[in-house]
Amino acid sequence: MNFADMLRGATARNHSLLCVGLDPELGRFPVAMRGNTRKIYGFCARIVDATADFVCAFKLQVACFSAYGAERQLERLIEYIRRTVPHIPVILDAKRGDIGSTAVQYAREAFERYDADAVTLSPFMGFDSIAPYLAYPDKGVFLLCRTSNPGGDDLQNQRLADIDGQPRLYEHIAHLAQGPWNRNGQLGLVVGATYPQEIARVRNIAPTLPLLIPGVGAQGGDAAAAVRAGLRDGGAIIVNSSRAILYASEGTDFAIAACKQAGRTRSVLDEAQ
Ligand SMILES: O=c1ccn([C@@H]2O[C@H](COP(=O)(O)O)[C@@H](O)[C@H]2O)c(=O)[nH]1
Repeated sequence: MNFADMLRGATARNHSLLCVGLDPELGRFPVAMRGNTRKIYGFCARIVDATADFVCAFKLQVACFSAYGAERQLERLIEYIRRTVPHIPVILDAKRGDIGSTAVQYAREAFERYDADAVTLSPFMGFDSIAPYLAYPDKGVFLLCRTSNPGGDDLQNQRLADIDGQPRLYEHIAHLAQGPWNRNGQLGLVVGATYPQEIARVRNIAPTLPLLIPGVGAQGGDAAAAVRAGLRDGGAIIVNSSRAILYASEGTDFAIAACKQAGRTRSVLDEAQ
């Protein structure tokens, strides 16, 4: 089954637009696990168990594993998701971007080593840096477009003077992803919940692409506004929340607290539809 079909199935089955982000930070772990690198897998697996009925996807942040030398735990966690909730798609948040020959290796890492269903990429180096990922026809590829951080303005909001209509860079990325770059229909876009007006602009340019929307919860983005701006018939959205769910409690009740927070967030997203 391809990524788009998997996402559609999980969204319908769990009545959910919510993606729980698995961003392990040792210093924020429950007190009994805090600072223990070997607990990364166990902590994340508990979160998966607690939230799987509330999500349309899980997003795993590569740096939060590799920074601790925990790539093997990342592999095991994806295997665990596959085994226990095989209908939930796995998005590897890697934000890769490199020349084609190196991108071949990054694509192999994402889709063969980790067996992710989709990956995030920076489009900065152009189409040939994206193409190797499109050689995996069942996989999804999300291009950074209008990111949730304030510094996203520095480049993404610049106007492109030599293109008709002088679009902003993020608008041009949306245009490329909806059209000429989307050769096999695998592309989606990352747009931050912190900028709902820009989500609406991206949606107008890219009516059918899935939008991965981080920035609710810890970053303060307006979840309901993001849904209103981004959700269309035939244009899916995946709204990510990581820290607000993972670290809802630092006690032994962390999984219960994560479950409650995921349920509340799903409801907010649901009511905005
Ligand atoms: O524009 C972007 C792109 C990616 N992210 C990632 O999403 C999560 C957000 O975590 P929270 O704890 O919910 O703030 C994290 O993995 C980021 O790397 C983003 O925030 N913004």
